[in-house]
Amino acid sequence: MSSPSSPDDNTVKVGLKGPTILNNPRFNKGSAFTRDERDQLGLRGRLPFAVDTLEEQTERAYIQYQSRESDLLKNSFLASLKSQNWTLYYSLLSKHLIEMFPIVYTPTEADAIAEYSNLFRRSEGLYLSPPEFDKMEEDFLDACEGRQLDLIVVSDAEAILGIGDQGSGGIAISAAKAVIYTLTAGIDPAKALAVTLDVGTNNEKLLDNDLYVGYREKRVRGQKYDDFVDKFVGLVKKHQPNCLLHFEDFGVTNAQRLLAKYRDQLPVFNDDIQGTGAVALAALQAGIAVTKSKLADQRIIIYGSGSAGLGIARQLRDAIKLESEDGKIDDKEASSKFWLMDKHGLIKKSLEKDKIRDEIEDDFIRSEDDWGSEENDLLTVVKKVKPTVLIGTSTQAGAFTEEVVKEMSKHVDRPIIFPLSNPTKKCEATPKDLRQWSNNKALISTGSPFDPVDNPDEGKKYVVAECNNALIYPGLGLGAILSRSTKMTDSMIIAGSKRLSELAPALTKKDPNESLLPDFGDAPKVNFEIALSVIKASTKDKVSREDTMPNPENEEKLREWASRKSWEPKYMEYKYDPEGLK
Ligand SMILES: NC(=O)c1ccc[n+]([C@@H]2O[C@H](COP(=O)([O-])OP(=O)(O)OC[C@H]3O[C@@H](n4cnc5c(N)ncnc54)[C@H](O)[C@@H]3O)[C@@H](O)[C@H]2O)c1
Ligand SMILES: O=C(O)C[C@H](O)C(=O)O
Ligand SMILES: [Mn+2]
Repeated sequence: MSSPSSPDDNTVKVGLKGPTILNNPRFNKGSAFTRDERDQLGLRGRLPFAVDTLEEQTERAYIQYQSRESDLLKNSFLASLKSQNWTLYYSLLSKHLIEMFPIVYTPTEADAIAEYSNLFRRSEGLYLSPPEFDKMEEDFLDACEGRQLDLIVVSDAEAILGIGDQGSGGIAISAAKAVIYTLTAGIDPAKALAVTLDVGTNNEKLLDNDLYVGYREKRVRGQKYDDFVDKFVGLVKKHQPNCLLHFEDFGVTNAQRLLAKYRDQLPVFNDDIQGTGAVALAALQAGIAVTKSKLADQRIIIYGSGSAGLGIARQLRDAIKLESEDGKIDDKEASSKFWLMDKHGLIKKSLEKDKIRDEIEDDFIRSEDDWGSEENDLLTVVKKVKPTVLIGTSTQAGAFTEEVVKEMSKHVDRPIIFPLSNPTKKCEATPKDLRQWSNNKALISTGSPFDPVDNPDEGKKYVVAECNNALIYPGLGLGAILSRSTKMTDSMIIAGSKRLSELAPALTKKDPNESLLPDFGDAPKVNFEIALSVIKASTKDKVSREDTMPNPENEEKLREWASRKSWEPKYMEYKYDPEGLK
């Protein structure tokens, strides 16, 4: 819970009483307030007589959760629990991690976001809109409640997962990403803030919905948009200089631009670009270890070259360069291993200029000599390229067809296929189909969770890795937060990705039917390991500012220090003090 008065003391002074403490999810214990606390805090008649333990409350909440029939109703139940009692909420989620991850996060959260205005009951986090530009500082400070924060997650909701522009519903992706930080990286929820930059929406369905709760205008663009974002980032720099600023689900052009603009100014991280690049690299490293090949020997098609696709391409390209120890592989050669595709097909020089986004580096654009005006649909490209790796970040369900997969399988023994688009309904192909069409040879990872697939050849199921950035961003963030890094450097991200791939069951168990990434049930342990590697890289890069941190060379001390910092859902004993925490 909140920081105790002394390290060996379980007590904390609180300055709230009666209904205000019951209505404060950070401090509320509900039926678990002790007799003494009820006396001190004016709660006696406000609570039923029995005093529950957290375990009993967790059990009751689980029974209530199970009685909700659909995933969306379960999601609403948990959102409501979160607004009442954080300790109980996180206790329940930690106890049923695997079961509840897909409910509070991908894929169910996507449905909750699409229905945000219709389901709206209670606000959370910070909503910023252009008409209140002049009051942004006041609103920002109010949301920080006088605390030094560790984490801010911000979205402008232009490209939410694969479901596009969701206007003010964007607050819910920021909040969901923050929940995962707490759940899997022990970030204190009182030190995290979810923000939406509600700059309008171009989603006609939302604009036409009488119940829409957001700023009902078309998206603000150009200088006005830049000024708005700049003012917000300026406030983070000014008032929360130690905080990690996590960008989520911005539209592709803004995502790239804003990352480049701010990444040297403060600890900024773009999850869709950097987190996705890092998790995909980890899964691919495990995949090529199974196929006993090298990264530099791959021919890689990236299908969908937006934030995620480009982020992955860049991360893999940099890893190929690093892999060539003698530095023989330069940018150009490393880029030649990639065929990037987008909604106009293969990205090649002969496409009209407006069909190639500015941020795509020249080296990634295929030349006239190779491609001319040839057809450039996926099947044609697969026929010609004979890829070893096919990655989907296109939001196009079903794009990896039977024909495409069969064609790919003709030329490579173990095709590596990662349909990463979320939520589940946007996935480029299901693992079951991919295995069937490839004669059970494909090595697969997906963006949303899928059950293991029957594997007739081996008498053992094939375990599908969930290649979702949630397996790495909490660890990358935790590493940056604990080391109080001035920025998130490329080496910190690569170190985290490398650590993640070492933990892949396909490698640790030396079994190709095992997953290319650790299970989400192990996400807390895995993200902790990632964080340690990130901290080490941050000291090497000399960006770490935390003086209380032990020398990272002393692994045991570092582990002990880092684990002591972790927030856990447990109740503290309260003493009333008007000057206490509020
Ligand atoms: N697994 C993960 O961790 C993870 C992380 C980030 C994004 N994603 C998923 O990846 C998808 C893309 O996300 P994003 O943030 O990059 O969005 P984005 O809008 O930046 O990119 C999507 C890209 O797909 C392209 N596209 C659209 N139709 C296409 C078609 N028919 N053929 C080829 N390309 C096409 C678009 O032109 C665009 O460049 C989403 O579904 C998202 O959920 C997954
Ligand atoms: O949100 C997710 O599940 C992963 C990713 O950030 C996405 O945008 O799809
Ligand atoms: Mn995202």
